Amino acid sequence: MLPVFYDFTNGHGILFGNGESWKEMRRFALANLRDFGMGKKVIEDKILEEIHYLIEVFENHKGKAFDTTQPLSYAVSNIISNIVYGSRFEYSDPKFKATVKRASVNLRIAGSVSIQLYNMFPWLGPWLKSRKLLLKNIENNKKEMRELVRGLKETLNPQMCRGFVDSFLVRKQTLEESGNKNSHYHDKNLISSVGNLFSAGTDTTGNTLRWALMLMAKYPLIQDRVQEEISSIIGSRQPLAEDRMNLPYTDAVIHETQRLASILPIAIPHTTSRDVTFQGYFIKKGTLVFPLLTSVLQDGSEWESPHTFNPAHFLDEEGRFAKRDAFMPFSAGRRVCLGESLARMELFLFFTSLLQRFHFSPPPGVTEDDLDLTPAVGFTLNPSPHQLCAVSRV
Ligand code: HEM
Repeated sequence: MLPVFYDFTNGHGILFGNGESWKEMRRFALANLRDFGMGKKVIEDKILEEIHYLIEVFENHKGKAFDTTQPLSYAVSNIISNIVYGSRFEYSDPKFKATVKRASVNLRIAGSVSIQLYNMFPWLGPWLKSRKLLLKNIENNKKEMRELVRGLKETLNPQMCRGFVDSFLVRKQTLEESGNKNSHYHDKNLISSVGNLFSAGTDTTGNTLRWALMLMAKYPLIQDRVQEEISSIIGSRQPLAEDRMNLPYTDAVIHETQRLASILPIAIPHTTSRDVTFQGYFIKKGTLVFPLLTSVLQDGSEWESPHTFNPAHFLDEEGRFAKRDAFMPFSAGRRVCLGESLARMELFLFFTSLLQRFHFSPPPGVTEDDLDLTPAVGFTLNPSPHQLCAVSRV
């Protein structure tokens, strides 16, 4: 299936690319993410390093209520930054802050009613202010990316690739030197792929973590159980990826957060690239297909209490972690999320480290019941604006 891409993406890169270009970019990005340690120790160390910066920000609030959105976005954006550029940014860096902000505003606009209408009636384009802002933000973020890529080009050492961009530039150079001037390794695909990795990997992971912390504040008994498990199995040392198998309750809570939050309810719309017959239904080439992930993640015939936060969905009778086939927040098939193993590692390490260190509660004067689980509408379903208190446990 081809992804449906809106005119503001230009159809390049991994996320919204298609055909041979997408295939090559996806293969290359996956190989690189693996080379740079996706799901392995290298990236685990980068995540652990980032957790220290994040904890410092949370501690600076000294238990007073604050919005977790920004620090979580900066932390997860820095993980992508390490993979893509080979370095992280300071949370106070004004260019970094502006880039993260523009990306998050764009995801909100991309899911807005006016852009949905525009996708159906493109002639509305010139009259839509939100589309203008979207395009302006994309252009400004591309400008930032081009500047960073230029810096990496100037200091490129083919023997020592720092990240995805270096590998891409080396491949481009090698192909050009061998006389291949028409490869998929051109600047447009580089910038689109870098942008795709940031937009696909930041808001998704950051907002899942926001949901998780909010759910802990809303359900303090569940939070207590997570913290008891972390205390008894890990104690005060840094949680590691290998601890997951010994923390079935914590793992179940993370899975249940993803199931209930269902942050990409319609995944990414695709169109069929040829006529297909699927489960007896004939689907014509070019038909728009929405893989409705929520219909599976909250299917009444699959889940005991589909609309309730119930970590027991992922536990067997002995309290061991139980996999469920209907758990597919990363979608499935050829276009399955490219960053799944990275995201799973990030969610586990950030969540356990934060829960080990802090107790999360609603701000004074706000009850647990007041914490509203109605999502804010956007390209991803995020928690509605809220604040939490992170009270140090050490
Ligand atoms: C909780 C975190 C995440 C969730 C729930 C999530 C979910 C998804 C979903 C549902 C899709 C669409 C699949 C489809 O088209 O059917 C997708 C695609 C994608 N994701 Fe993720 N994702 C997450 C994190 C990440 C991260 C950290 C990265 C960064 C490496 C990433 C990179 C991508 C890319 C590049 C695609 C497009 C793949 C393609 O079309 O070939 N995602 N993701």
